Amino acid sequence: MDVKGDRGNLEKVHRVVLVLSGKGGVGKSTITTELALALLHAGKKVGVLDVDLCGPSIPHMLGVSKHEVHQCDAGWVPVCVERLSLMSIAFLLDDPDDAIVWRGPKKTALIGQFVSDVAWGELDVLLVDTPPGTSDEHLAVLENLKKHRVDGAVLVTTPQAVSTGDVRREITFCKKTGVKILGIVENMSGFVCPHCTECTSIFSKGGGEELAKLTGSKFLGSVPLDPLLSASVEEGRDFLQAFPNSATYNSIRDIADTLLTSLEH
Ligand SMILES: Nc1ncnc2c1ncn2[C@@H]1O[C@H](COP(=O)(O)OP(=O)(O)OP(=O)(O)O)[C@@H](O)[C@H]1O
Repeated sequence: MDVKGDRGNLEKVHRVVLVLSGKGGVGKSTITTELALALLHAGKKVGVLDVDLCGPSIPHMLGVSKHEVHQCDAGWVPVCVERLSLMSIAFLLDDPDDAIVWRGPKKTALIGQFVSDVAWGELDVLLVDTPPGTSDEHLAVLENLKKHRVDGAVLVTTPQAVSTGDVRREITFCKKTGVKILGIVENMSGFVCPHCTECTSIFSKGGGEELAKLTGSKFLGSVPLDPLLSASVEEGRDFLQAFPNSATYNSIRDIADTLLTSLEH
């Protein structure tokens, strides 16, 4: 008997969403983490698959970097953070700070295993955090996920033109590979003063929204550069639980709500 069913371990995963960014450091993993927590607080069953093999930062951001994963008959058992399930390459390394110096085929094989061999159980949404850019890893993720289903991608950019130019390439990648673009998130959009909580546009603003208009994609919303958010992810604390009255909290919750609505249609 095939205990995993036709769609394997993703049989009971209702929605699969990729999180992409054109370049590194724009806050893709931070946005993935906060979206996952926002969906969790909205009562959803959420999983996160961290396939950013060279920079797996989500276990640290969720405060579980010292955890180990175990095997069961159906595959790897993801690490649970509250009710959130997480699988990351970081859990398989002896030293999470070790650099992964692997050639493409080895990375591709591991991604294949990641996609098919994690015992997720029932999930409303699985967020897949990918490496920056468009690489062999992305194609491997898609090839493996497409045996199941990909509901779409969320693209993360900073407001500056150089980042949005990179996201334009991600958009082309999605179009060529047939992945629906669920929307664009503009991260680090203005700076929240830790003293007076006023938000100032220290760099340009609105690049993500502009890009969404230009490319006919949905704009999911913007998240400011907030020192309290970076401190929370650095310390592995749930920002949404710690600062529920902040403007940053509201912006993340609104993005999560808009994403859920997009996924329902
Ligand atoms: N909105 C924000 N406010 C404050 N700090 C942020 C915000 N977004 C991201 N950061 C900080 O920026 C740094 C980079 O974020 P993150 O690791 O999420 O980027 P990334 O795009 O996933 O990078 P890479 O793909 O290269 O791993 C982190 O230190 C994170 O705390």
